[in-house]
Amino acid sequence: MADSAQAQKLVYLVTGGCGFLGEHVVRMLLQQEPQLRELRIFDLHLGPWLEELKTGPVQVTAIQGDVTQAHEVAAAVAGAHVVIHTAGLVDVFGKTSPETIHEVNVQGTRNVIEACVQAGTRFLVYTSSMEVVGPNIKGQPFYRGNENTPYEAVHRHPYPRSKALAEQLVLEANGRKVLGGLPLVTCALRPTGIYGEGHQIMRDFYHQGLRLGGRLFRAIPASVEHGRVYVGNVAWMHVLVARELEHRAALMGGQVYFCYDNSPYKSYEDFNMEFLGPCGLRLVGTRPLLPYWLLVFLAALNVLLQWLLRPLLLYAPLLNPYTLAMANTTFTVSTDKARRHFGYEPPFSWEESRTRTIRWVQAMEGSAQ
Ligand SMILES: NC(=O)c1ccc[n+]([C@@H]2O[C@H](COP(=O)([O-])OP(=O)(O)OC[C@H]3O[C@@H](n4cnc5c(N)ncnc54)[C@H](O)[C@@H]3O)[C@@H](O)[C@H]2O)c1
Ligand SMILES: C[C@@H](CO)CCC[C@@H](C)[C@H]1CC[C@H]2[C@@H]3[C@H](O)C=C4C[C@@H](O)CC[C@]4(C)[C@H]3CC[C@]12C
Repeated sequence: MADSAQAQKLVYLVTGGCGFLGEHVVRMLLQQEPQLRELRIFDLHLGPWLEELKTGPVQVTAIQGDVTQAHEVAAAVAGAHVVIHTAGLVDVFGKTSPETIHEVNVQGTRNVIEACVQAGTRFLVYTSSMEVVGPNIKGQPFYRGNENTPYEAVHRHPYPRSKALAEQLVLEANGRKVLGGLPLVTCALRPTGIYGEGHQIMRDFYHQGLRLGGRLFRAIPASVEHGRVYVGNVAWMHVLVARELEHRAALMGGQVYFCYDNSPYKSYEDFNMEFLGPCGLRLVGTRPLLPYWLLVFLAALNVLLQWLLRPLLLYAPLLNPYTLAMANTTFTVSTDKARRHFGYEPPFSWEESRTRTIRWVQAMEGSAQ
């Protein structure tokens, strides 16, 4: 942390601050960053919950804006000391065009970097993704790997491709001279599948289970591990990195860190049942109920239906070839790089993360309880 003379002096900008992760980062900053003077929250869609934050000691400035618009980004960044760039288009279901995903995730990130350079903002934390690494299209397992584990990263899908390109831009920008002549310090955080309060896909599975009479049907073998990390821990890692970048620039600048905690290694479906089970849902089958070839067929059929129906409606089911490959390929991380480099320890234990997530599911309208 900077010395006490700097207390309450810093201006932070969080892009995508009204998203699932962004909201947790915003709330964590307000709770845990004593140097904060102003917190700017930049998002395409501002949430009504922002109003309640405006009564505290930190100035909270909500900015409705689009990262693809360079001038809007530049105006938001001007005068900020730190930028946490979480804004992104997360779409693996074919809801948006590849061009739009690229525009938001890659050009949007380029705009953020250029705005930092022009404004003299020195610290940039980027929310990357595990998908920058994999799973790859060959379905090769990444078993408890770390930041140095060799893995053939091949991206065909627009979302991981855009995240990989954006991450590369951020890392390459490390060391660029910003206005005033000092170097930009950047770093990329790679969460695995984030879960916790506000997780839309968990919500979707819950409602699907309710519609199916309290049951979900196993589609993925229990032996396939999928990495998951609690949103509060991911948010804390962002806050800590933002704070430590100044003091450990030589060590942390241009680095990537997986976001990790003590969440157990499980299959995607078994992991979800940790929360959905206590909320009254049941996962039917100890083994997948449908043969894999049939899932592949159904996933391909969904792509065809999406294409055929596109002129009439948006058909974007959870199952498609990409999501099937994601769920069906082991991808888990085991690393302590964040602890070694900047003293990260997950503030939320697995028990607490689980309890908080269960409470959130239970509070949802139409609970099975
Ligand atoms: N959810 C996960 O499991 C996960 C895992 C790894 C990485 N990530 C990354 O974390 C970040 C946040 O993801 P999330 O799950 O909170 O998604 P989210 O969709 O809930 O949040 C993204 C936010 O970005 C905003 N946004 C989108 N387009 C924008 C634009 N053009 N201009 C300004 N704001 C825009 C959205 O309005 C939203 O509030 C993303 O960069 C994503 O790639 C997410
Ligand atoms: C075959 C289905 C039977 O139940 C299960 C489909 C599950 C998929 C919808 C999800 C499996 C893995 C998820 C992704 C993963 O957790 C990591 C991600 C990285 C992040 O950057 C964005 C979200 C996501 C792509 C996430 C999306 C949903 C899955 C593909």
